[in-house]
Amino acid sequence: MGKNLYQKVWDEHAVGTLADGRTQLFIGTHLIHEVTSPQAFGMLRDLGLSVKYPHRTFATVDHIVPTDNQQQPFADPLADAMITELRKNVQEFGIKYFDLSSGMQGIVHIVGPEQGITQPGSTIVCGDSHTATHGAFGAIAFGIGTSQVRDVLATQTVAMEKLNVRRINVEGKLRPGVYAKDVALHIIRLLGANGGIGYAYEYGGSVFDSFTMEERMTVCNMSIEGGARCGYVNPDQTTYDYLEGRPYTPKGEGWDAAKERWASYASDSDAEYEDVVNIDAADIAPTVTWGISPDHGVSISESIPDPDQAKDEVEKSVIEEALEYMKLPAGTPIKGVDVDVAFIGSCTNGRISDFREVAAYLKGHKVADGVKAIAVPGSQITATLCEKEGIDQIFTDAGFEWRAAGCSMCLAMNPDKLIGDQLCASSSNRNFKGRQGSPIGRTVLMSPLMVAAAAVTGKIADAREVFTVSES
Ligand SMILES: CC(C)[C@H](C(=O)O)[C@@H](O)C(=O)O
Ligand code: SF4
Repeated sequence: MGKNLYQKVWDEHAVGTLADGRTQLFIGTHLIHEVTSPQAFGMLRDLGLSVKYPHRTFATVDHIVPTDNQQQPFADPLADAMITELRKNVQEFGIKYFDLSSGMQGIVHIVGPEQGITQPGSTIVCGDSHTATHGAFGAIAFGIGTSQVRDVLATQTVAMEKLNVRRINVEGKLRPGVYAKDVALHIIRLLGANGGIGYAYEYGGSVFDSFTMEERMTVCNMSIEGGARCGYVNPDQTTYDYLEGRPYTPKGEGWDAAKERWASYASDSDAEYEDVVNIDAADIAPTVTWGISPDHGVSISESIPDPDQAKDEVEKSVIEEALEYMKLPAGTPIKGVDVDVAFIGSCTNGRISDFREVAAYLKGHKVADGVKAIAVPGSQITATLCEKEGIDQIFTDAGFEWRAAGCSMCLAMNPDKLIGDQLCASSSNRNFKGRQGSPIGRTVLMSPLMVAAAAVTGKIADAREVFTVSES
């Protein structure tokens, strides 16, 4: 019987069994950011310990950076203290840091792949739940808590329980106007926000085979929204083509050897899975959320659920609570709901391909009166590429604010926040209550092109109708 990638990578990195039965897993790459690392470094110091393998740790700053005025000191003294603390820690422990002045700063899950730090067959952790993004490269990548960040800094290992693996096949061809984000939202709607608990998701099938790395990252990114601790795609030629020539990937003879080794991690054709789910690509529509959990999704042509049509009392109260918060009328079409803010960015959809795709359609359109639209590249490299290609100009001509790289309004740990009960069409990954900075702010998740359609019409709209979306 063959093994799947998760089993292979796990077996190779398991270095011990702890008294409580958990596995001590060796961590190939540790990514850190300013939010979850300061206390970990503090604990390390308190224990008189040092960083075991500083060259396996990489830092960037993303959550708290303002995306307009980045002059220090930042207006928010807490944010300023956090970036100062990160700088102090990386300096003291000799850790590579992509600072604001590096030209390579950005959201940690965008920086790792861009630099070629994210590689197949490795174990990657970060004190951040969206670490699953890196699984797109065929790595076991998962988020950890601050005390585990301390453990990894001190020992380069973490205590873990082995997950089951669910293979999710998406077969066929996506319809025009249907994007990786829709695939992610569709999977989560189908399996539930808790459906993946205890699982690693292995994504495959013809849709993933033909996806770019950036599309694979979008889906892997949202594994956690489906309850899965990690998600991955097996490495293939697309993976190697993306990684070739990046700063941290092997060069020359080392490159060929690396490719051969990476390929060996891909799941065997006779690998077994604890569960298999098959999805027909043709069933996936442009999807948007209507509620306060990422599995509250409907296709753009559907209506907001009606609690009176719920299948049981539990579902009824879930719908009632969500609609009360979202201030949306039950049973009416989601299309046409008024939008106040449009946000394109985040580690889900803040990559170069996202901005290129939107720019291709946005030209000649204008953001609707009364809508605040912001475009936030996920990294400085993304921003520079967009600026070279004139993409920033297309966005600003349309009436978007073009910002500097960071997490921005995805989580609003920076000045980019919703005000009051503003409703935001957002390309990010979470629509929890208060997620975007206002305790009563409302988030509707969708693909970047759908956000652009919402921006130009001032309503939740079908991008295929707003723009002429053709077969890609
Ligand atoms: C701040 C950080 C710990 C958090 C996470 O773990 O994901 C954030 O990135 C988020 O998206 O909610
Ligand atoms: S962009 Fe959003 S989801 Fe991604 S790391 Fe930042 S806050 Fe978390």
